[in-house]
Amino acid sequence: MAQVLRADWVVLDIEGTLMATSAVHVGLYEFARPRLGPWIDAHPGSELVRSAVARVKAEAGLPDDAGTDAVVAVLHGWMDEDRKAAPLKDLQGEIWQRGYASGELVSTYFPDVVPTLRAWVEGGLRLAVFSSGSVTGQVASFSATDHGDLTGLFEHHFDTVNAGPKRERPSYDAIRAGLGEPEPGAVVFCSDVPAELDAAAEAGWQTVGLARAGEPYADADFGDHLVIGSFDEVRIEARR
Ligand SMILES: CSCCC(=O)C(=O)COP(=O)(O)O
Ligand SMILES: [Mg+2]
Repeated sequence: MAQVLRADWVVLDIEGTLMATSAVHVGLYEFARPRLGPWIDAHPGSELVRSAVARVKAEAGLPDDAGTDAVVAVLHGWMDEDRKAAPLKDLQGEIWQRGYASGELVSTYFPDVVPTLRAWVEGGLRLAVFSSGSVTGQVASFSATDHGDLTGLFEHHFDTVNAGPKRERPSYDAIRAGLGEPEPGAVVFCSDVPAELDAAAEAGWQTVGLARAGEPYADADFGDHLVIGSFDEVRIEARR
């Protein structure tokens, strides 16, 4: 018997929740890896690129006059350790946006995801995304999927820049403000990472942990959070 939750909003993590971790770490990261240097060199006038490069140098302790190769070496190291650093995410997001627009990238989700999201929206729930991937990358990834363009399902997108770190409670308060201040208990956050769920619960949100078979957090301790192996194991219904 599926557990029933009632809410106005469902806020969704991407990696490990909607999309396999391998699709991000192999598919998307490996698409971005060889393109980072050429992208930086091809966009010297871009404010996003200038700012990202400056932040990489500052965070990595590189001198101001460090070249693209040194910056790319730092970025590759961050990808190897899956560091969700905002300047890396900004650059990846722009590269992925190009890849999705050209047809080189197409998003694929866990089989239960798209039918569930569509049913939730048809049932009156409102959806938003909170991911470490930049908003640009998020929107691009939903625009070209094996189920077509899914961008219309989501009313808001949040990342670590416009909301804050995913494991800290104030980020969830900021998101709730961005949603128009619904009651905290009227928002459900779905994620595969227990520490993210802890922060959302601290903010008063309902939480659903995704322990999907084969994913990095499948055997994690989810504490008191509701835990499911797929969205087929929960019913979330609109309160209205
Ligand atoms: C196309 S969005 C890419 C997702 C990404 O870059 C990432 O790091 C995912 O992290 P999440 O917070 O969704 O687990
Ligand atoms: Mg995740």
